[in-house]
Amino acid sequence: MTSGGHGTDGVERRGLMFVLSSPSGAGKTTLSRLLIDRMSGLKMSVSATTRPMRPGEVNGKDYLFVDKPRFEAMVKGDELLEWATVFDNSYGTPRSPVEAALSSGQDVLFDIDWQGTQQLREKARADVVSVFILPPSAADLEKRLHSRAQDSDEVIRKRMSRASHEMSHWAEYDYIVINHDVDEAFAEVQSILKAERLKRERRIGLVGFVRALQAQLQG
Ligand SMILES: Nc1nc2c(ncn2[C@@H]2O[C@H](COP(=O)(O)OP(=O)(O)O)[C@@H](O)[C@H]2O)c(=O)[nH]1
Ligand SMILES: Nc1ncnc2c1ncn2[C@@H]1O[C@H](COP(=O)(O)OP(=O)(O)O)[C@@H](O)[C@H]1O
Repeated sequence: MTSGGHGTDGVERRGLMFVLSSPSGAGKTTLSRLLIDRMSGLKMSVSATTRPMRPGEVNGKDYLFVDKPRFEAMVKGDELLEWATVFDNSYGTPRSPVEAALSSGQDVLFDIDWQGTQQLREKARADVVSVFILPPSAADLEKRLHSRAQDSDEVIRKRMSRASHEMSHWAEYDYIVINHDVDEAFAEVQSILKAERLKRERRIGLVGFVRALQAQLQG
């Protein structure tokens, strides 16, 4: 699915699909925004959803807010790379922006649930790097859901009661980050991305680079 871009050291590299998942309120959105702001060569995948827009959300930036018939048409038309039902709403990843970003050499960041992560892994195992974010405690998770002040008490109750089920998928992920402090959690997630970008098998330009180095040494 991916073709090459260039790493910061100029060696051609396969793009990767960087996935953050967590129970609602653990901090994925916060960490995703920091990553997009502070890491170059990383593009956010904007999901389509049938859930209502929250105050402050921007259509086309936070999500593509669509109605149910439009979402169904996207599924039927094979426009989604993966999709799932979460909290009674449908969420899915539009395929073409992801393919365009990867083929222009960018990495893509996904804020998707465990069901979507499984589907991406089935499609492109070698290119998927997945991180599960855990809250430090249930009390912190509830506090964060309330402090976000964007969902009703009823919605928050639903999200809290789903948290344990969401969390049961932690062991399917490559990395686990506990989000005590935002700056520390961000530094950890950033380190994962930096290290994964250096993985030998992704650096498709290394053979040529090393041959050129050897030629210089012999010449
Ligand atoms: N499979 C899948 N899950 C998604 C997608 N977009 C968002 N989600 C997940 O849907 C869940 C609910 O998201 P949202 O309503 O924004 O609530 P939040 O997680 O509390 O911010 C989260 O677990 C997201 O990671 C998507 O395109 N595909
Ligand atoms: N380490 C943290 N300490 C305290 N509050 C946090 C931390 N990380 C995120 N938050 C806050 O918790 C709330 C939920 O975070 P958010 O990133 O929206 O979670 P998610 O996208 O996983 O649902 C937000 O109000 C956010 O500012």
